[in-house]
Amino acid sequence: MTTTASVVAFDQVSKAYDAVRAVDGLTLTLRPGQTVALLGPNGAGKSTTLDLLLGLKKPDSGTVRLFGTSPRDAIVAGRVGAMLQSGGLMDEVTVAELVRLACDLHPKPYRPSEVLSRAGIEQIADRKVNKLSGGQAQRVRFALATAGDSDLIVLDEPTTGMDVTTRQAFWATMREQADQGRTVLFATHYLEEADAVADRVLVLHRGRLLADGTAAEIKAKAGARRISFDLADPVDEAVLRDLPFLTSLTVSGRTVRIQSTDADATVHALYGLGVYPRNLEVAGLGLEQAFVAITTAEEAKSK
Ligand SMILES: Nc1ncnc2c1ncn2[C@@H]1O[C@H](COP(=O)(O)OP(=O)(O)OP(=O)(O)O)[C@@H](O)[C@H]1O
Repeated sequence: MTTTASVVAFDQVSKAYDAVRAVDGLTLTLRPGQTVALLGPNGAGKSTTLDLLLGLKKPDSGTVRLFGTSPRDAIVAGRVGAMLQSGGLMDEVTVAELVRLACDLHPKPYRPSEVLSRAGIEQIADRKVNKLSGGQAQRVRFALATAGDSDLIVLDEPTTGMDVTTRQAFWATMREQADQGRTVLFATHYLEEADAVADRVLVLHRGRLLADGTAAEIKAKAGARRISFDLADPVDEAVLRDLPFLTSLTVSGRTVRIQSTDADATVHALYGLGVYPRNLEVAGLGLEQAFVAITTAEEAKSK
């Protein structure tokens, strides 16, 4: 490969639907072996980004390269496996027949029995595809995405409809795929999943990349910590609202929850006011709160 192993390269890619800029000047490189989560609120442009990546949509401007070639050439060469949200499954065939077909079509196929077992769908192999539950259909889509030895696996909200156990098994399999050097890119609304699984997190907002880093870096970027405590005596909420470095405050009964960009200074000021917190806890933001902080700050800026 000429481009030191760039798996995906977006260069200034834009795509609009009439007035809506779904993807807006996106520049991005993915490397082998990375597990990458694509996060963003509804309408952020995640599915459009994946469609552009897979060559299902053409950019209005900019270029998309997979393994140094066009998406189409990379797909024809069997380098990409994809599981899309909308991916319809043929109705009147069995799971086994569908998996066999996917293996037949893949330039570097695995054995169908292997694919069925990896996706955990051997027990439903003889069932008609239109008789599956939502979670079972998701597993079948996953089997189709891993029917052959692809270098890049693209998943659009893969675990929607899966129960907890299935979800864990699914991610264990995905980790194995990444450990073998494959790149896994997935769009998700489950932030705890991204936190647990991804070694790189991309936050998309209105078609632009707002944050790109490890989950820990994204949390640090949000730059806030959570403080919670109980009040021994009632305190006027306005007094708390004036605490320094506060980014949010909720008071329910005697319990106070604060987000602050400098927790030490906020707690210090609290004592300074003569408020003695009980059950004081200071913690970092979870990825979910960091995501909300980053995207709402951006919303506020664009107003
Ligand atoms: N075919 C289309 N025609 C017109 N507008 C579209 C089309 N597809 C997407 N859009 C718009 O482009 C924007 C990005 O949509 P996209 O589906 O890529 O977002 P998303 O991040 O995947 O959203 P979600 O989390 O809701 O799945 C949205 O404003 C959407 O309404």
